[in-house]
Amino acid sequence: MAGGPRKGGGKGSGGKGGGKAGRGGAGSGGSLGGARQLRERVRSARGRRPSSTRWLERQLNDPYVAEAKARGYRSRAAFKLLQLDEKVGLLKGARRIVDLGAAPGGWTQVALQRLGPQTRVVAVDYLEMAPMAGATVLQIDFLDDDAPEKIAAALEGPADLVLSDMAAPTTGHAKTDHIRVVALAETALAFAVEVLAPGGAFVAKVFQGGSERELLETLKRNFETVRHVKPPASRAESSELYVVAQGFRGKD
Ligand SMILES: C[S@@+](CC[C@H](N)C(=O)[O-])C[C@H]1O[C@@H](n2cnc3c(N)ncnc32)[C@H](O)[C@@H]1O
Repeated sequence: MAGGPRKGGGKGSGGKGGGKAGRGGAGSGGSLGGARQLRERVRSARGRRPSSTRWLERQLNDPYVAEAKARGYRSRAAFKLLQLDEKVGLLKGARRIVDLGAAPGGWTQVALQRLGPQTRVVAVDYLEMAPMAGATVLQIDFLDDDAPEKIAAALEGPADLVLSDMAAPTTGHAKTDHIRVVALAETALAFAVEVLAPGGAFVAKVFQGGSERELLETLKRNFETVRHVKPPASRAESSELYVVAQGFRGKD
């Protein structure tokens, strides 16, 4: 299966803490290889909050976490970009890419792996991100007034692709979280419209079931195609999905 680990194949190691997963196939997403099949139970420990126990259990049982580790990806999020690319063809031919909300770097890794060193990736995050050969890492808050200028300077030309996987820490209040993620996507779009080359593409994380009317209207005005995609690596229980806009019509 392309686009990420396949549930249901191979034997789990059964070891604690994510034993070594086998390598997947040579395809872009690959197969599960040795990711675990036996469900790990995590006992609650003194001092560990129930939410942390649930997180740990989910990590241990997540085939994408195991496969990301096996392939040397910095995050399971890498599979989301691989799957988005497989579904709609985002990366091919892109020479300049902006990766907003890039840390720890899974998407940047995928882009550089796919496209090679002739592609310039500007990776932006307010969190520290370990350096990566071929990427320009900017540790800045994208919402700072001078962020667009700094990113454009690092790009040294029009972008072919602006990616935003930015998400503020969730509050647990769905409506507030939705508003915040849409605000980030809107700011990313305003930036994309300034830096994209005609024909370029834009991807941003949003949450299902909220008011993104304005965002969608702006996207439809500026791009030939706009669609929502939920890659299989995006957790089913999460309302996360991605808005993908292709065929930038160019600045007015
Ligand atoms: C889901 S993670 C991104 C994972 C990444 N795509 C990967 O493949 O490893 C979301 C990131 O958005 C970043 N972020 C959120 N708001 C931001 C902002 N205003 N400026 C810069 N980064 C931001 C967070 O720090 C976080 O690292």
